[in-house]
Amino acid sequence: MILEMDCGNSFIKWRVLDGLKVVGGGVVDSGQELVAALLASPLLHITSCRLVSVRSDEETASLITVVSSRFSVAVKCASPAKVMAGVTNGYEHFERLGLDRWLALVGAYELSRRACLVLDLGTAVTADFVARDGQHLGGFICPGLPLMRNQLRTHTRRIRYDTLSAEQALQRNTPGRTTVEAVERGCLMMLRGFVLSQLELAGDYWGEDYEVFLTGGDADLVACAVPDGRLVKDLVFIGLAAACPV
Ligand SMILES: Nc1ncnc2c1ncn2[C@@H]1O[C@H](COP(=O)(O)OP(=O)(O)O)[C@@H](O)[C@H]1O
Ligand SMILES: CC(C)(COP(=O)(O)O)[C@@H](O)C(=O)NCCC(=O)O
Ligand SMILES: [K+]
Repeated sequence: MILEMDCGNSFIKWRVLDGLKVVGGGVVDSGQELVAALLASPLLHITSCRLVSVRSDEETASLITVVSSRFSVAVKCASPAKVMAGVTNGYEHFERLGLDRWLALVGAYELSRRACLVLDLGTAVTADFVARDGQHLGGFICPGLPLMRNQLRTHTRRIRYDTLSAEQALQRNTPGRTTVEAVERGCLMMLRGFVLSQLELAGDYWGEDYEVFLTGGDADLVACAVPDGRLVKDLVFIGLAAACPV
């Protein structure tokens, strides 16, 4: 069984594949928590491992050590590439494009083989444009929902609320009548506005002839703004399989 990990700035997403079948998975804060989750699932027998990380080299190395020593497996790590699986990296310095963005757009192009717009909503929100011939045109980065709300909380005196009321506030999108509603709904509208701007730009490039992919922990929150979008939570893992075949 293959253990796959996507180490973002906030969370580690993981899953276990038995052949093509997903037999386990979850979202954890740390390598220790991942090891604990795996040990608590005796039916999962890890024989190899691959990962992508946007964390520092030190953090990534220590995660690799934790996993490889606990399960005695070699860990393959995705690395930057100029060209992969028919996609050409569009950054001036290809190695500086976030690896999660790179793998998500490689995964999207593999699924569609058409022009695509890839939106990844996590700690940061990213948009990437890939033309029909596989040329990556570049993209955009802005703060994601957790960063937006934390900036308001830490740089104002009177915006304070708890996580539970934040979740409840997002159940409707009428103008907020409490601070938590006003902030949560306001930040969500910023995200949806960002998404709509990306759709407009994609339309300018490609008319209707493109596909939109949504991924990342907060993708569900903007899915209603993209009726024809494909919500593919494991997009990075699809690219990871191309980057690190076993
Ligand atoms: N099961 C979950 N655990 C943690 N966060 C989640 C979960 N489901 C959705 N989220 C949302 O996902 C966001 C983080 O997205 P993610 O793509 O994991 O970020 P990153 O890749 O930057 O670590 C959080 O803001 C949170 O709102
Ligand atoms: C843009 C990101 C911070 C997104 O990270 P995430 O929200 O997935 O944790 C990450 O892809 C990154 O560090 N990129 C390097 C800078 C760049 O892509 O230009
Ligand atoms: K992201």
